[in-house]
Amino acid sequence: MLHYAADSSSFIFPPPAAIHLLTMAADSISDSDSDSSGSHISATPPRVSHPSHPPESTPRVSPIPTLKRRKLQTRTTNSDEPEIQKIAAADLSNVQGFTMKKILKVSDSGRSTSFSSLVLSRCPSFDPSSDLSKDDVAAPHSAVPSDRAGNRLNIVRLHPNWLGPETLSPAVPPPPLLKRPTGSCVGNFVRLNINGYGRAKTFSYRKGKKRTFPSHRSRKFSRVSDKEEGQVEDVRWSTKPWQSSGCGGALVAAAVDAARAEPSDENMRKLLKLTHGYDCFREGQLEAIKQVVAGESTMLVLPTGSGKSLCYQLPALILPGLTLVVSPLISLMVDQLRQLPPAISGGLLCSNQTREEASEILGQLHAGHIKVLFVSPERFLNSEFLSMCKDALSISFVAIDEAHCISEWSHNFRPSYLRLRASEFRSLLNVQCFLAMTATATIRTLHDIMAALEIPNKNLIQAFQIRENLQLFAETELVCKHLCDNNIPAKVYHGSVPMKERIKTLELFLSNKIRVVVATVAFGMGVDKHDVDSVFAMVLSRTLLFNENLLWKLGGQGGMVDSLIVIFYLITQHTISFVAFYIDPLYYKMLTKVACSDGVDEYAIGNLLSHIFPKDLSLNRNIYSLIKESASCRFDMKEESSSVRHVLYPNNRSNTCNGSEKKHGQYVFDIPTIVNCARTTSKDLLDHIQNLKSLEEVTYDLKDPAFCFTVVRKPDDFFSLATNLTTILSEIEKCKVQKLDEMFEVANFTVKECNRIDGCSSMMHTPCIRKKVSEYFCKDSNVQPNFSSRIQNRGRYIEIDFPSVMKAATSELMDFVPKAGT
Ligand SMILES: Nc1ncnc2c1ncn2[C@@H]1O[C@H](COP(=O)(O)OP(=O)(O)OP(=O)(O)O)[C@@H](O)[C@H]1O
Repeated sequence: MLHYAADSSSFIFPPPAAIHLLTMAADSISDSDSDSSGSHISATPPRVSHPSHPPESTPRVSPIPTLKRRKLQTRTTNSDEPEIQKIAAADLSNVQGFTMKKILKVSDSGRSTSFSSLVLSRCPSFDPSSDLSKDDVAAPHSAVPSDRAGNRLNIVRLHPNWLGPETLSPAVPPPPLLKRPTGSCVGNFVRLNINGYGRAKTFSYRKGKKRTFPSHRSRKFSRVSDKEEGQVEDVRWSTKPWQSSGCGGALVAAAVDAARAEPSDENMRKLLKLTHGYDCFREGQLEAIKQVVAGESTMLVLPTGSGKSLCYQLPALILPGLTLVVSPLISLMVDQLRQLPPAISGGLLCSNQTREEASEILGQLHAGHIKVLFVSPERFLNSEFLSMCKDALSISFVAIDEAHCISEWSHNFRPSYLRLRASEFRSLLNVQCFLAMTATATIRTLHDIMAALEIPNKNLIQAFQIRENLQLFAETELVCKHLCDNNIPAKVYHGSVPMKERIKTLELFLSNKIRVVVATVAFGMGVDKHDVDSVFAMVLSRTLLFNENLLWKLGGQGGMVDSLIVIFYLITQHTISFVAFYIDPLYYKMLTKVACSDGVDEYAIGNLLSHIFPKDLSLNRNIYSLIKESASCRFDMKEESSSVRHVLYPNNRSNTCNGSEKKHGQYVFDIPTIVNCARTTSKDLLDHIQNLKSLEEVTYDLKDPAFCFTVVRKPDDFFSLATNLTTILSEIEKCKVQKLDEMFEVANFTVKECNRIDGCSSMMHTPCIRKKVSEYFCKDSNVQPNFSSRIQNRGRYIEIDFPSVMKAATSELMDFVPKAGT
């Protein structure tokens, strides 16, 4: 029986003899402005009894009394309260406003009674990190709704409040039903929606295409929503089967055999022609392919769009086993999967797949039907996936896309990439060969990547090219409002815009329904639109490497060196017609401060540690959770600075969970609470809910990104632990500040110190900027970057304040973009 105290919004999940589901109206749901766009609905953690008040998030006394306390963190403490519950309760308190609407009794399916026995039969060493991993935040998966030819294959319009299709594959024998892979799509909260719509059924495959048939319940919705602008589309591109085209297939097979027997240039070229239709390799490709085929780990640095994918595609075809491609974003994976040539079968595993979809992929992997598998770095937390790879699959090599994410010195460091280490891969997967690929990396970044993957120096292949376009990003809201006020329809796109709205904006932009998007770097990765003629960059960047990929993808211009010298430019018909550099020392100071504020002091760390390890903590292997957003407020650590993550997951076994949308009539509970009360595992809990879903009793969403953890050992010495962690975090902070300094140095030199002997003039500083950028990239190295000569060097360089930059940029934009109705 499920207890629910309506006034306190808390419940206790019972031993699972019979399960009652509550539907509630969540009156107090508020919109989230976070990436996850998850609502703020939450339920309470396990309580001793039924509390009559909403749970309080009471902080504890720091175990480090001598540390200086921050003003912001001054709180009352209550050391009498059971500490463990407070951890779990910390962020689960905002459920006021629910009203109970009805209680449904779900028929006991037999599975529900087996909850306890399931637990007992499970491995007691349950690792929450493997179960509660986030596969990717990322760019909206609808970012690439069509392939380059404009085909919109295998795209299913879904009801936005609905997860998990009942996928059937009449053309492919159903794979053995495998367990839901741990780590896939597990949120901290599950929201059951008893009134949810049914989900479209996707049937696959007939001649490589999927057809979508709306389920009975969703038919009505689909008809309506088809006309909705910006409807979220779910790209059902989880596999791309090998397409043998008669004797063409036989020719490819023969060419593969030949290249395998003798990996000569000639054989490689023949294979390239047959599989991709190209006559010759581009710079760096052949060398990289031959190295990988020879089993040598390789570091490949080629500019964006130069054909890095080919360097894993051909070896994948030639080598006998499976190739794993690690990619940071789902949209990138989808794009890469789509671009595999017909001769190479591919699949992807990502967090937003359902159990059926993941099972289908796993079945195909077992059957050897997949040659290239795209996965996120978080997938390597998934013990089931790892043991399957090790025991049942032979992996030829692992290709790591956007490998710069490994390095804290890179422009796009991702903690989850830190676990991509040769030693780990060797022991976990029996893999010896790695191909690291990136378009941009400084010497320091390269060093980090090659060290992590144990790539010998001689195996570095680098066709260096710095593009010179310059980019800023803007105070988007302001600019957008200004444009709209002046009759130019525009939308903003930045990290604080809820994901659903971002997806909608992206779709409108990609389908040319809106012409202006005022965006930050959040718009960058994963966007592939080739008919953008004009890009206005209007803000300062924090690093020389700032999002080089963006402008390349938007119209093939390439972007580079936005900076503290701020660059403001206009590209028309692929020609830069206006460039202005501005320098703003005040803004530099501001950015430096922001970078510093990413760090945390020892007191904050101590505060967090005292919550993780309360005095009366018993090592009971319970799962606790800290919702990211509230954790960062509570401990005064910026969410994006990853500090909490570093503390909780010193080995960077980070976990976050997917967000969800605001809906009424739903029942919300947190996974750790139920798991702990029922002494089960989150996997079994989710299996159970899936089961209910398959009985069409519920639909559910996962929401509220959270850090989930179990405490395996108490630290012996809080002081030294806090000190060590602080040191690590301040190193990261130092990197950021140093990058800013480098940036400012270039800016300052350009504007104030350039002696104008290298072709610079009072208003023209491209030569000296090039020189500085080369120096930046080539520190400690003899590599000389090539510069393309696309830029029309017209511009002016003056020292000016940032508001003026914005004003100037905005008025340029206003002149350029036609107003609505004109
Ligand atoms: N040898 C070649 N000859 C002609 N075109 C090629 C060759 N190799 C790759 N291409 C094409 O170049 C385009 C870009 O390739 P790809 O997407 O692999 O680039 P990339 O370096 O991975 O880019 P990114 O950094 O954006 O991921 C693709 O359309 C690909 O088919």
